[in-house]
Amino acid sequence: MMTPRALAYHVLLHIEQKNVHPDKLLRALLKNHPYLSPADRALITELVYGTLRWQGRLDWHVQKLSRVSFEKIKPEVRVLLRLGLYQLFFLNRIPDHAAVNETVRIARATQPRYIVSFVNGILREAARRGPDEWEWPDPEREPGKFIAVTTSHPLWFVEKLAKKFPYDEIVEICEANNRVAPLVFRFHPEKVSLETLSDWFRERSCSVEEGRYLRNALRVKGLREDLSQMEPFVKGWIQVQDEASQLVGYMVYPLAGERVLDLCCGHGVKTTQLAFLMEGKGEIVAVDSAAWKLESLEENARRLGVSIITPLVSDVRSLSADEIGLFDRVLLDAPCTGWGTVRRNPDIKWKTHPRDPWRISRLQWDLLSHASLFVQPGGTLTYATCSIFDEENLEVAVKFEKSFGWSRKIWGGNKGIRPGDLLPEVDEIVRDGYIQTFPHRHDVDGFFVITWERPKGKR
Ligand SMILES: C[S@@+](CC[C@H](N)C(=O)[O-])C[C@H]1O[C@@H](n2cnc3c(N)ncnc32)[C@H](O)[C@@H]1O
Repeated sequence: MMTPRALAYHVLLHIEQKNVHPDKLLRALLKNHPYLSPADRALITELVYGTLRWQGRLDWHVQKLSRVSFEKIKPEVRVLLRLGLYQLFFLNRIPDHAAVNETVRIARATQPRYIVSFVNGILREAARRGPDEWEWPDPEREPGKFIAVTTSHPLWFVEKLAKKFPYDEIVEICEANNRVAPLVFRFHPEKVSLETLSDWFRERSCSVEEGRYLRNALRVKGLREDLSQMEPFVKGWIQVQDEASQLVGYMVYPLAGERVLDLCCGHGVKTTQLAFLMEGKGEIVAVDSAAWKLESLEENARRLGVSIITPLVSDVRSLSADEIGLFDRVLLDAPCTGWGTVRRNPDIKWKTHPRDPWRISRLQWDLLSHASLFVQPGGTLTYATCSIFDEENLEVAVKFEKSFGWSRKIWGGNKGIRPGDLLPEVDEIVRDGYIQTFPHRHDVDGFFVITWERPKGKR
């Protein structure tokens, strides 16, 4: 039977070698090892996410300790060193000798002897050194590198931010990216009250906070059990959805009885939210190119008791209005770099190429201009990303406005009135007719959302 540390090692190695999503991998692993205790499950999750979060800084330590150049250290060994160093530097409850010995034990089981002694040597030296014995980049001479290394971010990201934000705010952005985000739920007040739900989580030793911007959001910390087996989830009272993501639904703000097109619907987190806003009346066509995601959308819809969704597997660009008709509301929740969700997906830091925001903006533009074909005259089109980069957000939006001339509408254009489910604080994140959130300013994921109305009688 593998130890939690050995299991974490295998997950991290898989992520290092292949482009796989940590959450998906962890879920599969925990499902395949039902004997693991809740404490072991929590430790594996912490080791995987913590090591990914601090990877850049841990690699800096390796570079300072290794006589072999970092590029020449093979992936298996890099992962072992990161795992050991993460426990040494970030997990106070694990004694140094345990962090070193347990990592060396994995090395012994998987690597030749000379590697075992290399790993052993580096970890022992790291454990021996005091905090003042490390040499960091000089903050005066190389401020970007200093932030990148100490906050564990790629240098290109810090340099990109420097074109737009002052030094102190760059530090805040990077520090916020390293904080563990709360688990946020959308709950359905017709099924469960805020009080009942809060008590339910408190009874399981979780800390609970109300939404910052939404009445129907609950922020939970400290949940150690598998959510998918729990009563509020199984009974369809809740859906995991960050508050910023929920705001997308309110920017679409469909009414009961309308025809809605959800493009790039994925697992249907927003699709089912739209169905609730429509009080279960009307029609939603939900499109994604990944068939397996639509299967999970259907499962989700069943769990939540939603029956107005028609899933459609297709590339958005090959759909035609002759085939699916026109809609009152069209949402394009575009594929993006995901840099607004780094708190939850720290692997994004290391798998994004500096040119990716620009590359993906070309796809976003193609999808957005195609999405416009499905909007009824007088209907609305909403464009959303979970990125914080202008290339993917305002630049795509402004290009659309220059080409199409449609005007911006807040909250789906329903007379511009703030929907009742939104708290007044939400006004602070509405700017120039669109919404942009940042983890360091709003403590929600970073999202960009904009809605336009198609003029009546004109394309
Ligand atoms: C940001 S995610 C969507 C998240 C989803 N709306 C939700 O709320 O859970 C983007 C989605 O776009 C899909 N996608 C990417 N390119 C596509 C294309 N050309 N046509 C259709 N779907 C696409 C991906 O499979 C992915 O599910």
